[in-house]
Amino acid sequence: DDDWERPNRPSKCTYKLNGDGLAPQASPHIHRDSYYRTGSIKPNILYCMNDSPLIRINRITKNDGVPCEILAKCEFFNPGGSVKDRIAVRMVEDAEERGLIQPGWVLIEPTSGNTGIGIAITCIVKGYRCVIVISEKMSKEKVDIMKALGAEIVQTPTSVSYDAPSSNYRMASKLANTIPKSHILNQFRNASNPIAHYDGTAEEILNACDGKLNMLVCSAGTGGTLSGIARKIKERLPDCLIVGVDPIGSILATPDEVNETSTAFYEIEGIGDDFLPTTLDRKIVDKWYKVGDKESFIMSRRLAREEGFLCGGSSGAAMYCAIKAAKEFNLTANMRVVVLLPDSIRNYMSKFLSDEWMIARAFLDTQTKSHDYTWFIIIS
Ligand SMILES: N[C@@H](CCSC[C@H](N)C(=O)O)C(=O)O
Repeated sequence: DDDWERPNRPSKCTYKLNGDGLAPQASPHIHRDSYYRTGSIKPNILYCMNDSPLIRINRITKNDGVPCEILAKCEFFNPGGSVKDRIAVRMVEDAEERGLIQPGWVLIEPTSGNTGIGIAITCIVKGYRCVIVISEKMSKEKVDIMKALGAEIVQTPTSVSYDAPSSNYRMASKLANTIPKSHILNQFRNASNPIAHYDGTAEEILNACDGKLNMLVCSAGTGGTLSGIARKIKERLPDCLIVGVDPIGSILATPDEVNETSTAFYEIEGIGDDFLPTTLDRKIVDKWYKVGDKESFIMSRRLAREEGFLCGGSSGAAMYCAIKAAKEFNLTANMRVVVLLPDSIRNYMSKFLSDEWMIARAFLDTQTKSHDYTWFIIIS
């Protein structure tokens, strides 16, 4: 953990992290009003990294017999295709304000891709060089997008623990210690990550819901999205249930016993981990659900087929758990759930969108290939 603290460059961060969670103080610059103004000409692409739509789920709730309203916070509408755009711009601007970086410097980040895409876009607009350290597990689509954005890519092996010398976290540290004028934003420890959601995403949800919200369902990777949104919601609506989503194979959920198959390989990208990031406040979650690859990818495909949503595997995981939680907590017709859908299907064209990829992993059988429906229409 301490590997992140570079003695020659002490942090000027004024936000304090509480070991297992965020300290209560909010950002000193809570509202960048111009970022949140709608209907205006945007000075650059960074001003579009917010204000995602909240869209009602219609067919999946009906088909699965869920009486309550489920609203999806559709983060795949962000310019980089994910919720991570929000933290990318916030971490960079907070670091600039603290005098930690200035244009021309090199920003290095260990990432499963989406934060990297957001940082690469931010680097273009602001004039930084971008070096991304990413595990080979992650999709070629994400790597190609970051290359298109001018990022330099360092790939690390898939099956190594976070503290192994060849992990992307350690590799990022090594690079930072050799590249002059470089800085790791470090989404896993950076308070600007959850605070971006405390100030932004949570406000958007609460404004749209006008005080009516019974349950929030959100997956965790760094935990910044879940912790930042949940903290603001609990302050305003203390009775709102917070549901966390963690893949089978990860260790983020509580109680620890639910992580019995910890550190097994899972295919879902961008959520879960084999260590507890400082940006995750596990205690703010009322109930965690563990979720597997197959049900997540099948639900992602259903989101496309039944709702017209083109989103990624972690969105399927969150939606699957939202349906499960709505049933288990007996949410009735007058109740409301918000589920956060983190990223776009664009990242996974060669993965769960491909029937061959799904069949090879036994996530799909040949009887239920996605194109069968088309053939059925042609034949009949
Ligand atoms: N280890 C996880 C990802 C951790 S969260 C990182 C974040 N989503 C990003 O975009 O960098 C995994 O296995 O995907």
